[in-house]
Amino acid sequence: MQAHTLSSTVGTRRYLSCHDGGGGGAGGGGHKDTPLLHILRFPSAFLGDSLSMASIGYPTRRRRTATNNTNATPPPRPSSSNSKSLSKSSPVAAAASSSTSSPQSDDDQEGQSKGLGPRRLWKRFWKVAAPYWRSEDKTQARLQLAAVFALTLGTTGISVGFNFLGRDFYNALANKDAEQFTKQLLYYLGAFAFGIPFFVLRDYARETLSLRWRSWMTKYYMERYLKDRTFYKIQSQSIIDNPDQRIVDDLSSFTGTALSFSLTFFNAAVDLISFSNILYGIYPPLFVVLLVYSIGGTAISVLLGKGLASLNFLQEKKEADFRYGLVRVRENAESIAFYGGEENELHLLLQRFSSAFENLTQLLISSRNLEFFTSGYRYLIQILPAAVVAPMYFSGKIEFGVINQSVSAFNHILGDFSLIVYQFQAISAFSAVIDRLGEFDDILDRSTSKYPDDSTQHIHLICCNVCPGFEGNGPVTMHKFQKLLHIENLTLQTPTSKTTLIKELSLQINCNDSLLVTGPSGCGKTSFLRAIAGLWNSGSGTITFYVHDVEFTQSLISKDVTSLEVNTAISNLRELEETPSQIPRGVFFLPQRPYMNLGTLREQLLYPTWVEGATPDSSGNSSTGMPQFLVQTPISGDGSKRSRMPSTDDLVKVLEDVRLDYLLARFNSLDLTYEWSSVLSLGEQQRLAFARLLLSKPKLALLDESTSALDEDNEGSFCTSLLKLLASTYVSNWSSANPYFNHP
Ligand SMILES: Nc1ncnc2c1ncn2[C@@H]1O[C@H](COP(=O)(O)OP(=O)(O)OP(=O)(O)O)[C@@H](O)[C@H]1O
Repeated sequence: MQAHTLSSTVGTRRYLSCHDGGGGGAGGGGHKDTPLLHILRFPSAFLGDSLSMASIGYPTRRRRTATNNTNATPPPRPSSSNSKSLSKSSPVAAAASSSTSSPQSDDDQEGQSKGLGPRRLWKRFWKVAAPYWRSEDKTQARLQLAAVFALTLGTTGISVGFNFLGRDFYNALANKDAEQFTKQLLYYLGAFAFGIPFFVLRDYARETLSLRWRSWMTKYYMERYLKDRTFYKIQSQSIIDNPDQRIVDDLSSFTGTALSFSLTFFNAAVDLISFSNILYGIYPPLFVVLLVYSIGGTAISVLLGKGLASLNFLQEKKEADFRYGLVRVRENAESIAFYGGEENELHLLLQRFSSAFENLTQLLISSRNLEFFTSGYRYLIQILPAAVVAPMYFSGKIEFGVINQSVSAFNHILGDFSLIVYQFQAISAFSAVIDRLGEFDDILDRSTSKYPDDSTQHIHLICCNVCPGFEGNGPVTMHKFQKLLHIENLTLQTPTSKTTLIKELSLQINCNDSLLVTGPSGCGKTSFLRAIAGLWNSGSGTITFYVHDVEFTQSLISKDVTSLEVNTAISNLRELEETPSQIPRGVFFLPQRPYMNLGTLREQLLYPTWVEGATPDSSGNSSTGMPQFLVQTPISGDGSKRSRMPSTDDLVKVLEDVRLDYLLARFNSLDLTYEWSSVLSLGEQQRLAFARLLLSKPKLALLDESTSALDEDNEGSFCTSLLKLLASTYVSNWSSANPYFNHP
């Protein structure tokens, strides 16, 4: 396919009719070579007299459809078979297909969950648990853990003490020795007063450590989730289900359960050593009975409860799906109300709830069957030790108190040996949590790889920190030559179905250029911007930004310099960053759907260039006792280089510029929080988004039909103000039906 050049000049009206023909050609089959997507370059204003246009390719699938003389259809959503074939090449997709994702069937997930053997489970547990104990908080964490273990040891010692006190207490009771009884009673009460605080403090220390661990992990996971646009990849490719639930619920139960299990196992080991001595000393055959009983019990409970882990895994997912359904109703309340879609929503929600209900019913049945066994197992031990040692008591070999002591020791040791029986439900629920978090962790790790589809074919995105284009030694005016964006041989494909949207496009955008991309719905206009933003990289070619060092460029623009001077000045700054993980500085994207964050009007305006009130407290430890690691650090790492935050006056001025000053009167302040996407009209939200652009003063702005909800007056005024106010460069997408272009 040839590289297209920006050449043919057409008037607006002519351009539209040509374009209409192109749209028809896609479906009609008669205009195979009619471009579907057009790029228009125009010098200083959106409505210039002459426009230059170039085609940038044909969606391959559409062309094939046209040949078949059927209606063009958009590429289908990735089916499960698609994801399977992808898994061979894409680590992220491989992680997805080897595990769970929203579109995957529950059977797939069940199979995957059942296949997780103890070794893999342990590996996943270790991978998820270990980072905190090696983190910057490790000293504090290890000290607290040591304290928890020390307190646990203390409580075991106290339990052994209680065991002996109990023996003497019941001996005094059986011997009807009132004086000894009173003495033992006082000892007992004293031991309670001394011992109980150990138990309470152990639990408190464990909970505090668990909270600290959870806080660290929450930040660790959120940072990775929001880094390198992982959240976007996960969502747009449906890689796993409910990442939010994994961050909120799974992390909380992981840290809490991991700590309590470690302590339970530690406690069991210490208990076992302490009480085995006692029990063996009383009557060795009792010890053998205990061993047979506990090993047999464990084997039977593993057999009865083997399906619980996968049922728990599915339950977590189904509950999260149901909750997500409710959140969507809340978020889209107005659209649903307009459609009158309550019936459908209720049907969908009930479907999700029924699915959770059915799985929970299965879970309850499995638990009930297990419970039949564990209850019997638990009640039998109340009489078993007494039945074994009773003949010794009757023959006078042991005192009555020893029966009580052996029952207590037996209970302790059996509890230690029977951890799996007693904790089977908790262990299976915990293994589901480990599985879900491990899977999430793998995906977060893999998504940091620059080209997750592992192919040599990908679009190179380069951020260049210099202003190239100076030739010769004569005086030059910098801005005339400033190249901002250079696209070379860009071929773009959709990430999953690999449909080609653009073929071998080359173009260059200089300072003060403006570029308009038009085409029918679904032909790839937004995808073109996605490629420029680095969100999609399937295909080939190179996209280079030259706008990174805005301040440096500005300082040179202000004076006439020779290219030699410039080149000398910039030689030290020359720096290429391949595949930047963030939108390069000086570049501003306005997406098709305006996004209002959860904050005040001020925060809406400052978004995303500045973060209101996010200046880290240098000491780290705030008055609320928040640990140092919870203080926000910029993910992009360039927070310190942001330009001065606009003052309130600047914000008021920009609200006037976008004709939203009446919002101040309506809401009385810039600092009140509302659900902005509900209280502002779509056009108002688009104007607010425009205000962000004006405040941020980018060198290059990329707009994706971002004024589609505005009236013509506002739309025209904004386009002009963009050029006047900022003297910037724009790339914009418009659907061919945009009424703005119907005007002569
Ligand atoms: N995540 C995705 N995976 C696969 N294909 C996708 C994905 N997102 C969009 N597509 C497909 O890519 C094609 C181009 O989509 P794009 O959003 O770029 O269209 P557009 O020209 O901007 O349309 P519109 O004018 O309606 O906004 C469409 O056929 C769309 O269905």
